[in-house]
Amino acid sequence: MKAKIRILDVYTGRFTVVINENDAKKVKLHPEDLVKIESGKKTVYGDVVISNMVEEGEIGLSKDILQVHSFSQGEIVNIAPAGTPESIRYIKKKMHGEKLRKVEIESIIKDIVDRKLREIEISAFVTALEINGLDMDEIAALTVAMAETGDMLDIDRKPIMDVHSIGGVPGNKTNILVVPIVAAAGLTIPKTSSRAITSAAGTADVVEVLTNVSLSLDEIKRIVEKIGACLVWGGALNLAPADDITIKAERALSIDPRGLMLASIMSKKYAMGSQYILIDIPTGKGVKVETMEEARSLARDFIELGKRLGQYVEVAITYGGQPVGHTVGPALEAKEALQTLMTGKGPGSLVEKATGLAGILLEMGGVAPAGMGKKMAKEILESGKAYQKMREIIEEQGGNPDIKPEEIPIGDKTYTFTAPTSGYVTFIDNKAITGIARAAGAPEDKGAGLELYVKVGEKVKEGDPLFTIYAESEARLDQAIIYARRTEPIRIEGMVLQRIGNI
Ligand SMILES: O=P(O)(O)OC[C@H]1O[C@H](OP(=O)(O)O)[C@H](O)[C@@H]1O
Ligand SMILES: Nc1ccnc(=O)[nH]1
Repeated sequence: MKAKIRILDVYTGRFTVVINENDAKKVKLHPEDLVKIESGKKTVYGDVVISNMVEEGEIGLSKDILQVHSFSQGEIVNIAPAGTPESIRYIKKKMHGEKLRKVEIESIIKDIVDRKLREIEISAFVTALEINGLDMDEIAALTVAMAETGDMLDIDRKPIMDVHSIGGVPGNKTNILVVPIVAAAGLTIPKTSSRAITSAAGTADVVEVLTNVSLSLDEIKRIVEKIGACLVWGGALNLAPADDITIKAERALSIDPRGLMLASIMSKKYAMGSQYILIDIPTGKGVKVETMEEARSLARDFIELGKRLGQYVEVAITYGGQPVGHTVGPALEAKEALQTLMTGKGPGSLVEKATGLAGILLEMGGVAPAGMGKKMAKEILESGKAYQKMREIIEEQGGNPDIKPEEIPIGDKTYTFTAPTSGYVTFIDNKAITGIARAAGAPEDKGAGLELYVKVGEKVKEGDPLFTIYAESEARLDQAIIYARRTEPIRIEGMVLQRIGNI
């Protein structure tokens, strides 16, 4: 059926196509069906919404489509039911625990990128991967398919370094320090980050408080060739486009299937042309990887996957048993990262992890002798060179390089929890900390989150402040307080753990 395009002033997070009720009956289309829009040689797929807000002979397009495809107001196109994508059969194969062939994985990824799969099918695919996993052949095929369905960046300034955390630990603002330290040493590090998947703030969410993270590949190339670094959101680019789509499903379920995580990370590194990659695997109770054995196995898979892609990978297994630094939530973490860069000093966990990872990269990049990288990284941080490089990154990406930590707005609705008894902090529950910050509104509300005043091993007296929750609304603050009361985010114990009497 021919139809005239009407661009709707609405974003739905999907490629939404609004069809008039009578037209829908004519072409046998129903709500949530997949519809095919043909314009010349271009074919675009969308999800059907039926409404008489559009006239017969008209179709309404959400602006999401215009972010990827160019359609003009009043353009005449052909619409028809798209039918069931072939890849659904392959998703069901994985649901039944079968191995997928390379061409089947390519079909799934292409249909995801072409928006032929709806959220329900994508969630089914992600869930199937969580339950039945992928072997190395499947992971390699998935990684290449994810990268090659998007754009690739060609940076002349070599060698190209990269760093990426598998995430999972609250407050992991580490790479916001690592990138400027490594770039200040003269190396090239075009860092892409995702938004939060299981945490309360992804690195892209945090950096967005300081500067623009949604840039084009051409802008990124210009910036990286000029200053040697960037800190951008992978989802804003047509860089492994299936990644941000599947991450939305992961975020909703707060899962990160092992095979998909490997492919998600390495597809972006492959697309950026990164040659020397350091992977951070936070390990400990309450994060994605809880044992050293699991961490070593995952490390081997990252290194093997890198070999198959022609990339040199090293892995740092890092302490993930409690939050990194003292803050959780986009604005609070940005404040802490900027403060640490400006002064060269900050929370021990943050400085130690950042200089440790940066030190490895300096050695991988050949600018620090073996074993001297961390010392060199500390010098770069303490000298202010890392802060100067961060100013360049902020300015080149469109932010204000003079931004001060105290100028960063944080939630003005606060509540502080205090120690119910004297003793020692024996455990901080990562999942509870993340849950509280998310209940407070993070990462969508940039100013939401929490600030920790204690870490494991510290002595507290009854009534001492333990943490403060920040929110941008009373309603969100109340939710976070309730969540905090239902969980035990910070455990305090004396030396007498339990008295056993004549029971
Ligand atoms: O913690 P969760 O949300 O599961 O994982 C997502 C985070 O981990 C990675 O961190 P980085 O960009 O390497 O610093 C991603 O980019 C993202 O910021
Ligand atoms: N699954 C992922 C975890 C961390 N970072 C990513 O980019 N993707």
